Amino acid sequence: MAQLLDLNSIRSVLVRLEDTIIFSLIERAQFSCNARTYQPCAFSNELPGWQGSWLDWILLGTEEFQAKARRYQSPDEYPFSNPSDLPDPVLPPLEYEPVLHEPAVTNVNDKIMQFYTQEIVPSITKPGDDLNYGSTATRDVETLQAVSRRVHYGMFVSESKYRADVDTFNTAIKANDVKTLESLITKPQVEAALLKRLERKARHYGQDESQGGSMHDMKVDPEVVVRMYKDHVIPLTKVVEVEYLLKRI
Ligand SMILES: C=C(O[C@@H]1C=C(C(=O)O)C=C[C@H]1O)C(=O)O
Repeated sequence: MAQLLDLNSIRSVLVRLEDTIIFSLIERAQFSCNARTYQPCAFSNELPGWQGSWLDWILLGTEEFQAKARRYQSPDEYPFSNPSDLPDPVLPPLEYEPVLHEPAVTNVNDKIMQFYTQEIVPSITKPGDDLNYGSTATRDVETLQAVSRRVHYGMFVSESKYRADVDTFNTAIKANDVKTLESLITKPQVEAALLKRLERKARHYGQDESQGGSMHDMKVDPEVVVRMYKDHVIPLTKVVEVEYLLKRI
């Protein structure tokens, strides 16, 4: 249990997810913006009666299948689709001691979907429509699920910090003192080091050393990746940490 909630071990998962997220953004950037993918009812001919977007439909199908494989019984996985629309697993539940305080668990995937489709996709893709709706949505699902894991891992960070200083956190929680909770969970040095590392990784990935330069279509703008974390991923992770703490006792 100690290993499970060791803050350094938890942070190493966040570092590893940086690579997953950068590479999934590079894959998505291979296709045009394909804005139709995100527009409700834009595929009403192909999907009669479906009120959501093409992406919503692909997400539901993907998550239905993954739910059968027990994905959403894992405390680090949260669906974008309505959980009541997902089937029960075909596998028996895994017996393990719960790590998170279940009543404090929160799902912010609606906010992730919003910033990803409205800001990130337009900033990493060529404008226009290349008709590659299947590939586009498949890459979107991969990216959204990686970002979701990253943001919701904030609950493990929060639980680890809580257990390390129960009295201090309980005082702030009982007073509903959000400002103090935000200050207690915020580690500016960790954030600064992360953004520097992220810029370095995004600048390096997609490089082809043998050709002496970068393969431009293999890259995403490092500034976009840094800004995504600075403006969305980190702030939303901290929202998850604080929301979790407010319901921890
Ligand atoms: C995730 C943590 O909590 C906060 C959020 C961070 C992030 O989202 O990258 C980094 C540091 C903290 O401000 C942590 O302490 O590692």
